Amino acid sequence: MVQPALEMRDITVRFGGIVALNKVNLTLAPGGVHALIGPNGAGKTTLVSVLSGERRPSQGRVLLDGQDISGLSALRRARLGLTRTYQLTALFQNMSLRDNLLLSLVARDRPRLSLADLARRRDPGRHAAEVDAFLARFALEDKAAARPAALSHGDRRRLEIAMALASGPKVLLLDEPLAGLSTADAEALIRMIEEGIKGRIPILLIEHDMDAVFKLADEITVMVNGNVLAHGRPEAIRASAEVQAAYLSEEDDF
Ligand SMILES: Nc1ncnc2c1ncn2[C@@H]1O[C@H](COP(=O)(O)OP(=O)(O)OP(=O)(O)O)[C@@H](O)[C@H]1O
Repeated sequence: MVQPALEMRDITVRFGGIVALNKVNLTLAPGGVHALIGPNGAGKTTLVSVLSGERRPSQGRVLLDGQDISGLSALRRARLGLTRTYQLTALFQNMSLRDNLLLSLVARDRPRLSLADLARRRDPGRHAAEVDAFLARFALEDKAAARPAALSHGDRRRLEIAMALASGPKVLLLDEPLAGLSTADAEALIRMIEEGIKGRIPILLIEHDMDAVFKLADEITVMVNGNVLAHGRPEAIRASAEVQAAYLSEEDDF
């Protein structure tokens, strides 16, 4: 069997009397897109926080490339390449897009440096071609000299994902990447994920936009009230009477 890129085994999280995650198992195949869906309160955000290391589970283990990372901090996990996009919204507001991207590339090459050291050590010449390629791939070429504050919502989201990718992740956790985007921006981002990331870097996708989920996912896990209700290929999930009954009736656009 191929070793999973990321694995959670028997994860349980309790908040007082609430069981937010109940012995949840989830596996991310190398290069695949695994979508996690479920109604409000299902436990999706809690699950992502457990993976990223921001929340300690009451029970269970997390493995990255077969290595048990359950005891590691969020920072250590990020350095190992477990990348949650919103962490990278720590964009440098006084730097251009080009310099922000450059920092991600330096961080990839020197994962142990502090942010201040990264900023000092950036060498525009060395990574120029790579920065240009990222700018082009995410349709940000004409904004290269702009500061993050000048960007539209869609541009900003694409920059965050470009920076996550530039940092050389082993696994990407995309937590509602399409939230708040216009239809055109969402379609553009779906295309970029499909063409630029899918198949190369494993993605855990949490997303309410079901069109995007069915377009991008290789496998889907459906959660309800902290439990995994179903897991399988998109066609099987769409056809499942159990999923229809428990979840789909709540989501008009499924
Ligand atoms: N810090 C907390 N303290 C107490 N209960 C919490 C906390 N965080 C989450 N919960 C509870 O845990 C359960 C799972 O919440 P979670 O936010 O993970 O769900 P979700 O699937 O991400 O929902 P949404 O789609 O609304 O973001 C819910 O019952 C929620 O009320």
